[in-house]
Amino acid sequence: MTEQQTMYEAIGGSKVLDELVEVFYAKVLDDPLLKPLFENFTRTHLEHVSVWLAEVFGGPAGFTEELGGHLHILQAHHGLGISEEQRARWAELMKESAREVLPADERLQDSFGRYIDWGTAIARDVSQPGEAYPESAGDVPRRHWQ
Ligand code: HEM
Repeated sequence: MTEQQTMYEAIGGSKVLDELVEVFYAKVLDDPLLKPLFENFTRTHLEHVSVWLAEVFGGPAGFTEELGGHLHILQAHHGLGISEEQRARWAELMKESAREVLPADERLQDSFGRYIDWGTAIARDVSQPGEAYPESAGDVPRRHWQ
């Protein structure tokens, strides 16, 4: 694993991310704390999370080009009322899934985990009652080994 390589490449690309979200959502839908949030869950949602992660980690820009970009993901979480406990559980299950599915490279796992901590806090914040509906956003954030 080199500095030049994107995290997307180090992860093994979209097929590995598809597998990651499969493993992750099986855990989410089996979790009493998270299940109520995902009442209207669809498989489309699952595919979108994989496309999002691919773009964030330096792969194809599918979320920007086809799925509404950064603004859409903010809007998707608006009004969900995600509690800190639910955020932390989501992050814990995602990191657990990463340990099961992604390469067992410490630096990759750490960088991935830091993104998850950061991203879940944004999802929680935008979901709070009283938050204005997002009307604009910057580009999809790109993460590179941090
Ligand atoms: C890094 C953090 C996160 C990422 C990358 C992420 C990604 C996504 C994506 C891509 C969508 C689908 C948007 C669409 O195309 O419609 C979505 C929807 C959703 N997210 Fe997140 N999310 C994150 C954090 C969270 C957290 C912490 C929670 C709750 C604990 C959460 C709950 C939901 C729910 C309930 C939906 C709607 C699902 C449905 O009914 O289909 N997300 N998220």
